Amino acid sequence: MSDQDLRVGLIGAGKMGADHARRIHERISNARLVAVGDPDGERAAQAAAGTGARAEQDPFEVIGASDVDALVIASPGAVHEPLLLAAIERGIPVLCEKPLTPDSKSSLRVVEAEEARGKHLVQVGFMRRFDPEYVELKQLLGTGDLGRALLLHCAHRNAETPPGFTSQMMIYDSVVHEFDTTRWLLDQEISAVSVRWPHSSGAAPEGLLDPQVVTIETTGGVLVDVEIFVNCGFGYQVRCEAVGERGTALIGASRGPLVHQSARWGGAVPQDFRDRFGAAFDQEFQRWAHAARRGSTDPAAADAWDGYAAAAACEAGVQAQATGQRTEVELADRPDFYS
Ligand SMILES: NC(=O)c1ccc[n+]([C@@H]2O[C@H](COP(=O)([O-])OP(=O)(O)OC[C@H]3O[C@@H](n4cnc5c(N)ncnc54)[C@H](O)[C@@H]3O)[C@@H](O)[C@H]2O)c1
Ligand SMILES: O[C@H]1[C@H](O)[C@@H](O)[C@H](O)[C@@H](O)[C@H]1O
Repeated sequence: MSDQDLRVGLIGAGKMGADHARRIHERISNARLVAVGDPDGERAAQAAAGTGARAEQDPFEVIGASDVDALVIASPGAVHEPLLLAAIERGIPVLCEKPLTPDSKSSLRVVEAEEARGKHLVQVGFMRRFDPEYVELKQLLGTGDLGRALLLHCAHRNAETPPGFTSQMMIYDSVVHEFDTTRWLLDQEISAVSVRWPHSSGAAPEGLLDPQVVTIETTGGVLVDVEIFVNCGFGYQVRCEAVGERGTALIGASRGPLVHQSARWGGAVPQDFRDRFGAAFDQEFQRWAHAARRGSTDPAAADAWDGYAAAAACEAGVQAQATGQRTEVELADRPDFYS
């Protein structure tokens, strides 16, 4: 710990926030946690315990505190907007967990507030941009060795859903990651979204359309299919196969050692995102801390505009799900500030 450390305030001390509190305390250099804010004071205290940070029940106390240089937001997406606007007004860098906000109008308000402040302060926690396999796939697509990209086949599987998880959330809470990775991998915008589904799995809670198949069209003519299956039972799996004119590349197929034992062979399947993307979260946080110490954001991360574009795609996806129709994505003009 040094006087030069970035002093971080954390908002939201649930599953993700508690994990980020440990991450900052144990693994991120040149950063230290100084305050944790959560209306659930007990959770705030639990996440702060052993880190040297204080616990607050009012998140705005954390944002306004003079000893907080930068902010991590890990509260539910529905409450991100006022927290982001307060941090932008104070002029401190923010790493906001996905989604930026749950709808495009509120995301655009965040974009406009940041542009008006005239400084890049917000980055969105699309951690796949820091996953070594995704980074390699993006580099491979960039070399042109696979030829022009034609298709992406994606599978996004969670072992099970928490109570209250809805069919719409499968789009704006889960497929939001594929909307971001599609834009990032291909450097193209999303033009339209369609959603279909088979009969639901017997393991899905009553009323949940699980699995679903989301088809994404891009402005460059690439077609992306995403299987989103959030009660697959066996674990956490995120795969992506890129098909180009001259070859294919698959990531997320398997991890860890392939074990042969007792007349069987196999390996372990991660059980959740903390396991599968732990290294990506660490990298995302370390790079953010370095940038935030300079009062800035990491150019490798998703910015507020990326958060807005993903929110607009989610909106089209939720509408496509409700109407059964292919739905075009409506995007505002991208300000020069984000080019
Ligand atoms: N990048 C990823 O893979 C990933 C994974 C999981 C969750 N997330 C995101 O992280 C965020 C939190 O998700 P979670 O699973 O930890 O949720 P959670 O429900 O476990 O925790 C949310 C916490 O926020 C607190 N909270 C509620 N209202 C608040 C407010 N106004 N201000 C401050 N705190 C408030 C709650 O009391 C709770 O402790 C969400 O945006 C979610 O989408 C991202
Ligand atoms: O909030 C979580 C998180 O974003 C995970 O990375 C994703 O796999 C889940 O589907 C989603 O519910």
